[in-house]
Amino acid sequence: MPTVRDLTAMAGENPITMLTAYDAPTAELVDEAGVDVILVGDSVGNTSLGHESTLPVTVDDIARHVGAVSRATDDALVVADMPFLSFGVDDAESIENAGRMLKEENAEAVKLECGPHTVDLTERMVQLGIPVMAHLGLTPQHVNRYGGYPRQGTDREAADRIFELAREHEAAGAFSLVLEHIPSNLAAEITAELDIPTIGIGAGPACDGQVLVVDDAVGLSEWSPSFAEQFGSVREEMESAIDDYVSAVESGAFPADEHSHEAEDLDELY
Ligand SMILES: Nc1nc(=O)c2c([nH]1)NC[C@@H]1CN(c3ccc(C(=O)N[C@@H](CCC(=O)O)C(=O)O)cc3)CN21
Ligand SMILES: CC(C)C(=O)C(=O)O
Ligand SMILES: [Mg+2]
Repeated sequence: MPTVRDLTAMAGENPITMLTAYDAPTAELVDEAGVDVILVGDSVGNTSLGHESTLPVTVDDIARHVGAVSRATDDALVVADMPFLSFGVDDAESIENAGRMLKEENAEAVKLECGPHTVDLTERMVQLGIPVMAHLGLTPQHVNRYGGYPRQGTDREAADRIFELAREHEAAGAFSLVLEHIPSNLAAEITAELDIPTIGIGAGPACDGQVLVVDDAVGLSEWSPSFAEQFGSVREEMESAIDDYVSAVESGAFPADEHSHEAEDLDELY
C-alpha cells in the first residue's frame, strides 16, 4: 500500500499510475488493477454530476465520493481533490474542509489547484498533518479566467511562473505535483529539477507518473480532452446492454421463469 512517503520515493522510478474514481465499484476495479493513486477528482462535477464545469462541486459532494472510494479501496493511496473556493479564501476554513476528508472520509491526502496563494497554505496543512498534492499548469477551477481550457506555460514568462511555483510548493512540503496541459519539454524540465514526483495529464511522457479521468480512460465520457486516450468502449457496452434490456421487456423475453417465483399457498386465495 503506497503511503505519501512511498509515492515521493517513486520519483524517477517506475511510472506512477493514477486514475480518478468517484464510486465504490469503480474504485474497486481501479484498486484491483494495482493503480498507485486514486484521485477523487472535482471532475466528478463534469462526469457523474452532469455540470458544465467543476465550479458547482461542493465540499459535501467530494466528501460523499471520497467516502465511497475509500470504503472500496484496499491498496491505493486515496487523494481528495479540494473543490472551488473550499480552500484559499480563509486558512481556518481551508484546513477544516481538508481535515474533514482525512478525519471523516479516510482520504490520506488532498490535492489543491495551486497558485501564489497556496504556498503558505500548503506549508500550514503539511505542518498540521494533511499531506498536499499540488496541481499546476491548467487548473480547471480558473475556467472563467481562461475562457476555456487552453494549454498553459507556452511562452517563456508563463513557463517560468509555473516552474517557480513548482519549486515553491515542493519547498512548502507538497509530496507530489500534478502538471496539466503544459508542453512536454517544460514538464520534463520540472520533473528533472524537483525531488518530488510529477504526475502529468496532457504534459508528455517525461513526468514520473500519469493521471486520467477514469470515464475518459474507459470510454464512458461522451466527450473528453484531446490529451486523453480511450482504452475501452464502456459507453458502447452500456448502450448495447440497456438497448437489450428494453427490447427484452418489450418482447416479454424478460423476466423469464428463472427470474420469477410462485408461492403455492397463494393458489387457493384467488
Ligand atoms: N471528463 C473530463 N476529463 C478531464 O480531463 C477534465 C474534466 N472532465 N473536467 C475538468 C477538466 C477540464 N479539462 C479539460 C477540458 C478541455 C480541454 C481542451 O480540450 N482543451 C483544448 C483547448 C480549449 C481552449 O483553448 O479553450 C485543447 O485543444 O487543448 C482540456 C482539459 C480537464 N478536466
Ligand atoms: C484530472 C485531475 C488531475 C483532476 O484534477 C480531476 O480529475 O479533477
Ligand atoms: Mg480536479
